[in-house]
Amino acid sequence: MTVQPSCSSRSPHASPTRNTRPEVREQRATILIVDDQPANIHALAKLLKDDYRIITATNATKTLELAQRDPRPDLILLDILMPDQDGYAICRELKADEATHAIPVIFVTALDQAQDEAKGLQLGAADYISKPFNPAIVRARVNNQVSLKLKTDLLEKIALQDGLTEIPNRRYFDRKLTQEWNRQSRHQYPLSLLMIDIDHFKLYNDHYGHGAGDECLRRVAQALAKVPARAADLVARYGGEEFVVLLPETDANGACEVGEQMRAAIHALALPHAYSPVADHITLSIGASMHQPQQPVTSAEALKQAADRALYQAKEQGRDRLVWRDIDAG
Ligand SMILES: Nc1nc2c(ncn2[C@@H]2O[C@H](COP(=O)(O)OP(=O)(O)OP(=O)(O)O)[C@@H](O)[C@H]2O)c(=O)[nH]1
Repeated sequence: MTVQPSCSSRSPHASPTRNTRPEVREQRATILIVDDQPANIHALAKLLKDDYRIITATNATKTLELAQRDPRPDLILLDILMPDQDGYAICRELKADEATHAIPVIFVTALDQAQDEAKGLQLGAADYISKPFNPAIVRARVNNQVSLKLKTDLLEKIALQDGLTEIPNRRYFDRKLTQEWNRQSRHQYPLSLLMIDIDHFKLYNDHYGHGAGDECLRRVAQALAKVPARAADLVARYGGEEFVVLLPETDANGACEVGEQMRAAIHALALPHAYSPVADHITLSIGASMHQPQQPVTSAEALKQAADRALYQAKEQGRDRLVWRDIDAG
């Protein structure tokens, strides 16, 4: 069944931040110092505050909360002997959580036996510093770990961004789709997906040349990426002249509204396509679908397939349009 939900507004979670992207932050690196003794925190903070942004925690709960909150720390200096939950247990939790496992941890502790250090490193800590510490050595070790972390972030950003259009690539999209699928299953909210294809792009390439085709892809990508309003929305290049949009906490009406805004944005760009049988400028076909909490749990793959089938129908029905399709339409 093909239905066309009306385009009314989305549920009210609007955020001023635009379009989730693989990001490397420009400002100073952040270090989270964890110790139950404020005097110890103070000593480390004094040592590092000129070069880094410092945040602090004195217990496990606060540590995990700060580690998961954006902007996430680039390094955690972690005491081991603490009253509620020791540093080893905190490190284990950090390393088990997808959101925090990449944050390097340095244990800074009074425990100075070889087996204590071995245990910390086996848990995934990047380094181990025994107290009393030498300030110059602490600075150097912190600096080494932060440099490594920033380089890793940069490589990750390159690996997850499309080189031509500078928006997230398919690998990043697939990762986010899995994350959002798991999150919506836990929190029971609708998850919508748009598959977008530029109409008659082969004819564009054939007549204007591949360089002009590349420029067209860049301009379309940048215009699409500007449309969604919420931080969790994601516009990615799926491959070739195909784009994909992931809209968490967005129902059918909201998804159609975003899709129509995207079609309107590309119409407004008015990129000439004299050889298109559809219009004298570049147009889009869009397939849309949604999974909602009341539906029997299917799979993220089924959501993608439904949007893809809807896109196929949009092409069949004459292009330059959005077609909605239910996820379980089969
Ligand atoms: N310039 C450029 N062209 C690309 C790129 N990736 C894919 N293409 C071209 O996109 C075109 C896609 O053609 P088709 O899949 O036949 O689709 P279409 O011509 O848009 O036709 P419909 O989708 O049916 O409207 C091919 O000519 C590809 O070479 C790219 O990175 N740069």
